[in-house]
Amino acid sequence: MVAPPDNDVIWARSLHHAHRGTPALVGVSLGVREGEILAVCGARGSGKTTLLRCLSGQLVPQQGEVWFNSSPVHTMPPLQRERMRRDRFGWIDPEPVLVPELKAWENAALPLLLSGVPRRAAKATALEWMERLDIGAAAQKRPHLLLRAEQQRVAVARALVTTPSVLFADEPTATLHAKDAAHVLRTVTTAVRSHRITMVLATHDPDTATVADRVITFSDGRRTGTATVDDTEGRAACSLSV
Ligand SMILES: Nc1ncnc2c1ncn2[C@@H]1O[C@H](COP(=O)(O)OP(=O)(O)OP(=O)(O)O)[C@@H](O)[C@H]1O
Repeated sequence: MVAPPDNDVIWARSLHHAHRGTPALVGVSLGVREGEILAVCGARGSGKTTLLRCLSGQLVPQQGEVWFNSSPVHTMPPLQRERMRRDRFGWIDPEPVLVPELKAWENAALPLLLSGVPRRAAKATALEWMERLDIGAAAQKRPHLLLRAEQQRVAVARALVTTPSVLFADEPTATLHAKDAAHVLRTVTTAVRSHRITMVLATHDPDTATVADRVITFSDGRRTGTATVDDTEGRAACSLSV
């Protein structure tokens, strides 16, 4: 095993993974630098979710290495991997999956409550994140009273409430209308940049990818390119792959 470069928070080498014979990752290598927003852009089914699940320790790749800082994730015992995920990573799904019986702030505070943070402190932290994400006014409501975009912002607050080192966002705005999607994306990226949180963003949408510092493109489980997003380069690179 070769240790990863020092300035990469996440580093993956030669990842291969297939789902019941369907190849999802074919020899993928990449590094994610501390504090950057990296977009993984590709068409539906190109392997983005599988990649994020491998990088975040949810799935152990069938071949290859994943490192978080100087720890090898691919060889970590399951309990240690779970702890790392809980303490250091945040995750946003395409659909907001909230606990219907809990108020919005309790949903946002859930990772803190589950790790034993006292209720009052967990509530204060959750409310701070909800304010940052423009969802503070909904704190006392239950999920069914919230619009889809509001529910997604509660899910974002839940992913950020532990101030993770790395936030993984899998198509976080794919199910929202364009205006709501832009708002959610803006609040997430502002929050991660102001807290120096590293973000890996999977998207099929070239416009969404332009919030990133760097875009890597994917097709049929393979990396097809990289671009720095300082103009329309990233959008163009992403368009080529979708
Ligand atoms: N649990 C599974 N069982 C079988 N095949 C799967 C499974 N998960 C993913 N696949 C297949 O693996 C390939 C990559 O899927 P993956 O979800 O990683 O891609 P994606 O780019 O995230 O797509 P999407 O945007 O639709 O989620 C696809 O061909 C998909 O059909």
